[in-house]
Amino acid sequence: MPGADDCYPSDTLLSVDQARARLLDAVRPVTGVEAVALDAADGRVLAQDVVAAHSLPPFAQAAMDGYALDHHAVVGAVAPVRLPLSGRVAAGDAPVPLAPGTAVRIFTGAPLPEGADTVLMQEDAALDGDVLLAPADLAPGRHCRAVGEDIAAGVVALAAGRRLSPAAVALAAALGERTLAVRAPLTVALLSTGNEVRPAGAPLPPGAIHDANGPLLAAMLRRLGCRVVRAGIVGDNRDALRATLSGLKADLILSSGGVSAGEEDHVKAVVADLGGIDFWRLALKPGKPLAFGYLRDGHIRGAHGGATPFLGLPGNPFAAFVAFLVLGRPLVQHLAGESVTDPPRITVRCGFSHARAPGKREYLRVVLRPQGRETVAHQVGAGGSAALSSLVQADAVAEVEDARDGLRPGDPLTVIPLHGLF
Ligand SMILES: Nc1nc2c(c(=O)[nH]1)N[C@H]1C(S)=C(S)[C@@H](COP(=O)(O)OP(=O)(O)OC[C@H]3O[C@@H](n4cnc5c(N)ncnc54)[C@H](O)[C@@H]3O)O[C@H]1N2
Ligand code: MOO
Repeated sequence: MPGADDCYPSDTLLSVDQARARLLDAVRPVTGVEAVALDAADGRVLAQDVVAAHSLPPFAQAAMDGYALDHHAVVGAVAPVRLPLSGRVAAGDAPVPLAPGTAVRIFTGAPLPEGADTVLMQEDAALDGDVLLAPADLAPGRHCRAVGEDIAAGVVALAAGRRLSPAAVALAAALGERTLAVRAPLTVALLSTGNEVRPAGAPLPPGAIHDANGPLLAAMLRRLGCRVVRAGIVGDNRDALRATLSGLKADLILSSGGVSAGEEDHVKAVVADLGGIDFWRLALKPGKPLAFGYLRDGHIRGAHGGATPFLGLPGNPFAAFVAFLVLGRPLVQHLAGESVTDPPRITVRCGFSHARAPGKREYLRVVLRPQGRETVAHQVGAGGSAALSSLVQADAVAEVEDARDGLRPGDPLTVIPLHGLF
């Protein structure tokens, strides 16, 4: 990262896609690897591939309670075939091979005896004493699970870089893993800037506001598995900013506020001084005044040639949210050793008008409502990027592509659902 351009011509706005590519190119995973028990693995990032030590299922088994038989015994028959019952196999048993011309009672999960390949579900079975009357039209393999039909031995069942879900933990367990190699959490130092910003609960003198961005960003970082170090609130003062920034030890430093062009916006200048600015300002609305750079010295945790990445988000809470969504999230994922994933997007109908000029990627807060067979997005609340209540209300953010002009009701609209994301 050191050595990158310290600045970008002020009249050139990077697109979100360019900025994202540049930022991912500038950093590499920094976190170490540790082993955790399966019960502690949910939500962690897998550091090594999990290769299936055996197949799943490991043996051919019945998928229903019923009777196991060899379908060859009924192939071509025109009437039910009489198959005497020669045994009983429950889950956990080790069966003997099937005697030719017979069937066995079997239960779900029990191994199929050698020679049996089909299960007749008990609801469909007719018995004459100890003799099964097997229908002539039995499909071979019916109600059986084949060896390896879920996972074949030797394949990569879970790839390094994926964030483990309850289902992924279950798959690792089924494959016999006891512990998993996962990435250590990313440590992110977080600060809010602004003379007007006060911590939660503090009295508000005239002109002051409570810090909303600190809790917002801390919560989003924690959802990405980060360890958050709160570096507090720093006033619009270069010396104070310099003192705070140069005392931080983290894998990433994230700030909000103070990155636009005013005389009270010092973040960019101090970061340029302590390291460098790679890019500043994006073709993004809201979120244009965003700075990405690095800090040198004193922050070395094996990161980028002695530099710690720095992301300065805008002060308006919705702008900070959007900037974190489009750049902070992939940056955190990449640094933490996680494969960078795009949040799921869906296409819905636009239910509102929105005037705009092409050139910037824009995000709007929307609620999603069913209408007939379609889902329609309606814009919520005040559109201003300082407003928080409309972000709370929103089910999704609409993503308006850079080149698009205004939106009209009925237009197709791409949205990113927020549920489960942030
Ligand atoms: N002349 C210009 N003025 C502004 C520009 C511009 O390009 N030229 N950009 C505007 C845009 S867009 C945004 S966004 C803001 C962002 O500026 P900063 O990142 O420097 O943020 P601040 O000025 O410090 O604060 C903006 C706004 O957000 C409030 N804020 C700040 N921190 C917090 C916090 N932790 N919790 C809640 N709210 C916070 C702050 O009080 C301001 O109201 O600049 C525009 N101006
Ligand atoms: O883009 Mo600012 O980021 O409008 O709020």
